[in-house]
Amino acid sequence: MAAATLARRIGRSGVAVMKFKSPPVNSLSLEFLTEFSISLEKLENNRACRGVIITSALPKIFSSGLDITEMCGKSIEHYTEFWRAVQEMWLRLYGSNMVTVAAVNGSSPAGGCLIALSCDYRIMAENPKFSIGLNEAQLGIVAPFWFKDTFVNVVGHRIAERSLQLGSLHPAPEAHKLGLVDELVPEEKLMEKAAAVMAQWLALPDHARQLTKTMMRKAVLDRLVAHREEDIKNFISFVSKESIQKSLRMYMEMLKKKKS
Ligand SMILES: CCCCCC/C=C\CC(=O)SCCNC(=O)CCNC(=O)[C@H](O)C(C)(C)COP(=O)(O)OP(=O)(O)OC[C@H]1O[C@@H](n2cnc3c(N)ncnc32)[C@H](O)[C@@H]1OP(=O)(O)O
Repeated sequence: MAAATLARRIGRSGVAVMKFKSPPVNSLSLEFLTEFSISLEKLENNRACRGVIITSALPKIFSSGLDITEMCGKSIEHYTEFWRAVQEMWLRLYGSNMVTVAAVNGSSPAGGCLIALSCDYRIMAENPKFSIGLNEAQLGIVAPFWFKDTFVNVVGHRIAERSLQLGSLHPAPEAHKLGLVDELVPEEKLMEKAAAVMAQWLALPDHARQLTKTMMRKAVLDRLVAHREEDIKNFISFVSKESIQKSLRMYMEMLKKKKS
């Protein structure tokens, strides 16, 4: 497996850098999600690690979101395993005790945006060609309640409602204006800035910061934990509909046509 890779070992600073490297576009396949969750779990259990910076090793793309091929023409068992892996990844990342900083160095639609939103702080390269957002509605699908909750917790209800209904992908400057990302910096300064932000957050005592983070996020995390099986059933029932399968196939065809 070579999907989510821990590119740099944890130094004396206690900070790990995780670089997504699953060409061509870091789509979140079952394999990718599983590896990402395992990497997070290992870091979480490593007392030497207090923070993680998440970025991409690929040019122009942070993550293209859930791997659409995992949701097309597969068995119920596969959909169950896939959706559980999506949930697991989010529960680990959003519920992490570590300081998590997303260094968004490329476009980040849908599931890719969820990863960034689940971090404590988002810094994006100031390239207007890079966009970020929960664009599910554009694919004819609906972001689950916990994607929505995560989004609302970052940008507030009104901005989230409009952006979700329209399935908007916001160019970096607009994403910054909306509060979807916290800062824009020139791409070559991204990692330097992420390290500086990390140092600022790590200057606080871990226990106070962690308890505060838990206080802010617990209700949203508990909601998925309490409804996890129901959420899987909803996903299966939704993704199994012929109309949804048709929408996903058409979207994949559109992506391929765009190239030619
Ligand atoms: C059904 C119930 C729903 C439950 C809720 C689901 C919640 C979240 C859903 C998602 O996350 S769905 C994924 C949404 N993602 C997108 O809409 C992004 C789609 N991709 C793009 O816009 C572009 O690919 C890009 C990321 C901007 C990159 O553009 P670029 O021009 O650099 O590359 P492409 O030529 O478009 O793509 C290369 C290659 O990758 C394939 N691909 C792209 N994205 C995905 C993906 N998300 N899943 C699977 N495959 C993807 C694309 O088709 C190309 O394939 P080939 O033509 O080379 O075979």
